[in-house]
Amino acid sequence: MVKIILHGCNGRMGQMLTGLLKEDPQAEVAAGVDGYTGIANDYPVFPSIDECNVQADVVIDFSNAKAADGLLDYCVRTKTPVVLCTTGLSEEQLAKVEEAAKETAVLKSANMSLGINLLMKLLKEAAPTLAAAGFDIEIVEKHHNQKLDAPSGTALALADSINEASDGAYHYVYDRSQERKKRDSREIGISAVRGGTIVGDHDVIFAGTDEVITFEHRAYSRAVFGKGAIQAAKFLAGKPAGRYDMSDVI
Ligand SMILES: NC(=O)C1=CN([C@@H]2O[C@H](COP(=O)(O)OP(=O)(O)OC[C@H]3O[C@@H](n4cnc5c(N)ncnc54)[C@H](OP(=O)(O)O)[C@@H]3O)[C@@H](O)[C@H]2O)C=CC1
Ligand SMILES: O=C(O)C1=N[C@H](C(=O)O)C[C@H](O)C1
Repeated sequence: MVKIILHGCNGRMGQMLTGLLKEDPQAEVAAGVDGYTGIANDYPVFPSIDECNVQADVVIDFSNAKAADGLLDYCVRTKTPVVLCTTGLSEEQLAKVEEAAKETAVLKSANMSLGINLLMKLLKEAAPTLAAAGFDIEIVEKHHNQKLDAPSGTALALADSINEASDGAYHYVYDRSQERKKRDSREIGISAVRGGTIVGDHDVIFAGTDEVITFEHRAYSRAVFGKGAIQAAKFLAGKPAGRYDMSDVI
């Protein structure tokens, strides 16, 4: 039985995982951590990771970027593997993730769904051919009105996949409101829409002369992220220190 600490257990994703893990015969929640205590869970909940005195095989984190430093310190100190799903980390925090991975197993992924992780592979194959044929690349993401970070971590990861396959040729443009010039061919435009309860939509648009190819991904339920995170946690439990991602799992 894989024992899991849910970091951010009372949020939207934390509660999705709580439900999924109740039905899972191979994994269980050993403890939760969340500042919000208004939910009665059937596991102990601590207000911060430093106050958590329960040992586990792995932490799954869907919380807040502000919580990342404390969580990484805890995982390094206790040598607990961690599945990091929170988005919006700063450059300094991303560097800290790399440092932490020297001491414990860290799997970081902006999107735990099978569809987005497969799309990243497809983009690596398609983008160089389409770019050579002069197609412009734009990414549009849409999320619910409670989301804190923009653009989404997934939109950035999709852009990074294209860029990696193109020897880093692209730069990212998030706002054209001040521009008085045409787009250049080496930019990836990234636009964010926020509204209602949209779970997570991502469109990668390749716009060429007289033809457009759009890769679309629609998440209709947070279950797709939750299932991926549990699969990742089972994979990561007991793994040596190092940096892992969803391509190691799927
Ligand atoms: N990788 C992926 O596949 C996915 C990633 N995400 C990312 O996961 C994160 C959480 O998303 P979501 O569940 O929708 O957000 P929510 O705001 O619904 O939940 C986050 C929870 O974390 C709690 N929290 C805040 N600070 C801490 C802390 N220091 N320690 C422990 N818990 C804390 C919040 O409590 P309080 O309300 O009191 O602040 C809240 O209950 C976001 O960054 C989101 O982008 C989301 C979906 C999929
Ligand atoms: O905040 C969310 O909800 C989501 N965040 C992730 C992101 O920023 O990419 C993944 C998913 O799209 C949902």
